Amino acid sequence: MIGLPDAITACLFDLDGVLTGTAVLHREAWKQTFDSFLRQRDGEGFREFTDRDYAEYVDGRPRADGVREFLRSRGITLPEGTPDDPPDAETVNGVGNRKNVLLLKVIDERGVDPYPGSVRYLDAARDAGLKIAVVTSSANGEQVLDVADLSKYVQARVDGVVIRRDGLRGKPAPDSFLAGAKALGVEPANAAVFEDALSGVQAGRAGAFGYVVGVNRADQAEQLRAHGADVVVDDLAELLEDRS
Ligand SMILES: O=P(O)(O)OC[C@H]1O[C@@H](O)[C@H](O)[C@@H](O)[C@@H]1O
Repeated sequence: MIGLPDAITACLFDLDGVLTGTAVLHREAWKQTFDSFLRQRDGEGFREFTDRDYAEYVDGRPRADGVREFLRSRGITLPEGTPDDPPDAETVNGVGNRKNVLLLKVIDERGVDPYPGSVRYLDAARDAGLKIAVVTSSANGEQVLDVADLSKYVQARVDGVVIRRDGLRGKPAPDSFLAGAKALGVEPANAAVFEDALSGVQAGRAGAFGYVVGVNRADQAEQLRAHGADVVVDDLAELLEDRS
């Protein structure tokens, strides 16, 4: 009925790209940030930040991890700085906060749309008595859930603020999903992870969760499987289809 193995009693949903269309907004804000950083550093001949860079180094990871991983891929090291660095600081956190200014602006301008299929799935999961948590690396998780009117479904939230506060390792480490399962009082074997990011399905596999659903929003079904998805869907509503 809900497309999950019988042992599953809880759902751990990633947010951006799984429940809401905000993954695209993150990707755009990162591209603008990194392209202007690289242009300033290397001049007009700079090598652009690509969708592949986003998928491989940034998507799904906490803000500062994304900056550090991408810059490392280009052989660039910046001082770490601190999370409250101003957006113009030439530090890992400064670059991340530059992106956050752009992200908040675009969220404000365009709003946040939940995927209709995901809302249907949340309704079905709640009706089936499953416990529900949102596990997102985004420090804007609470705001995005509120704006999208999804907070009412969520019994526990592990977001970028909690990850930093509790010193959890970011995805692809399983820590944030393990914290989500713990907050719901379930064993990982009884929880399903829903993820659109390669780092996220990897975290699901690393935590030995009962089921990992890859949500294919960026034409990367094969990579999602290779990184740990047990099943890949284009939309969560596909899981509700009668397969008998
Ligand atoms: O910068 P934020 O809002 O804390 O988000 C951190 C990360 O959160 C993830 O959900 C996104 O997939 C990433 O693109 C983003 O970088």
